[in-house]
Amino acid sequence: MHSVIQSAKRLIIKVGSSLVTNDGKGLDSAAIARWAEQIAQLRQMGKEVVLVSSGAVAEGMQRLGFDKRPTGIHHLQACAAVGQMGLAQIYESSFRAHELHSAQVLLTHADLADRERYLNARSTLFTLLQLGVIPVINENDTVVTDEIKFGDNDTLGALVANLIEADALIILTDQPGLFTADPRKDPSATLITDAKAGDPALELIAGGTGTGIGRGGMLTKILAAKRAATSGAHTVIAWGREDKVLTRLAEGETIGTQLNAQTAQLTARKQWMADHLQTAGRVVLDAGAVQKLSLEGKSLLPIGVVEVSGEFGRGDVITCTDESGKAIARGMSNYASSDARRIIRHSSSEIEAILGFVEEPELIHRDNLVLL
Ligand SMILES: Nc1ncnc2c1ncn2[C@@H]1O[C@H](COP(=O)(O)OP(=O)(O)O)[C@@H](O)[C@H]1O
Ligand SMILES: N[C@@H](CCC(=O)OP(=O)(O)O)C(=O)O
Repeated sequence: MHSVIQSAKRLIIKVGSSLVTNDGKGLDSAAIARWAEQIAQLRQMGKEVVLVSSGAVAEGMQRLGFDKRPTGIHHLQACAAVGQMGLAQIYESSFRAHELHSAQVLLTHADLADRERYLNARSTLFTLLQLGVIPVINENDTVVTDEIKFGDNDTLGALVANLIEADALIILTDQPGLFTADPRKDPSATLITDAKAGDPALELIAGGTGTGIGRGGMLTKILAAKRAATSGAHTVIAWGREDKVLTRLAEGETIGTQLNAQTAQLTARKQWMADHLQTAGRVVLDAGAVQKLSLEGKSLLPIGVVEVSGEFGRGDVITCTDESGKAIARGMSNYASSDARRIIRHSSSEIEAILGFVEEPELIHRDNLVLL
């Protein structure tokens, strides 16, 4: 068996609090430098990498002199804000040592549930990747409280994997992988090397966190793998201090626990759109555009649209019909209906002059389009 990471082109790597902060003793700059070096090698192998890093609360606690996790939510938020400065600083200098730029991206689950913010975050991340930058993501703990209580960057990693259609999610933690029981409590527990993502049996063996530093434990990692699999991403859970763990995985070695997605990536996304029966609006396509979509598998450009009906926002799923009214496709619109009405029948190069901004050259990108 080869690691799924070998063929993965776009990867999310999530590192947990206890790893990043050396069990709460302060940022582990040597470990972070090793991951940065390996990520630089992954980029040279042609992979795109997004990092999701926890550790802000743990580092902030250390900096502010709290010896145990404060119970007050606003104290936790204050710790996160202080600690995030340390995280940003250390990632920036570690990646700079390999002539890579890094970017700080703070997100909440609510941002990704909102269609417009979802598309904006997606476009920004794609642009950063195209520019060769390593995005470093954490929760925006200043503006939310639920997430800090449950502290769940495993879920955030999976949401980001869905957001940018990553091929795989690597969760680095303080254990060699998923065991048949919590190895801190049951010394006879053995490592599970591979399983199906979403297998309900896995949820029964995953316990809570074993440390006072991490929050999610194994259960959130199992649920994250299930969620990542809905967009076709495989998950690997491995020990973050394993020698050259990332490059060895990328070379095909199997390390830790591999949780395999059962549905192919594009199929999963298109299935989601095909299941979206309630669409917010419709666009009528001229014969040329119908041909491009149906026979050539191309994106929908504004020039091929003759009419827009209904009210929809950027990111809403809309129906595409031919001039006789027959539905031929469904897809996610890059423009709100009010903007779409202004740019139809125009070439994409005119969008900026008409609207004053350009989201994307396509009204619906082919990856966000499903033929009926
Ligand atoms: N079945 C299991 N296999 C491995 N670890 C488990 C299992 N059940 C619970 N755990 C606990 O989950 C912990 C990892 O979760 P957590 O502390 O939240 O890490 P992180 O900070 O990396 O997210 C392990 O240290 C371990 O004690
Ligand atoms: N935003 C928080 C995330 C906490 C968290 O999810 O921790 P972990 O379970 O170690 O991934 C922080 O940076 O401290």
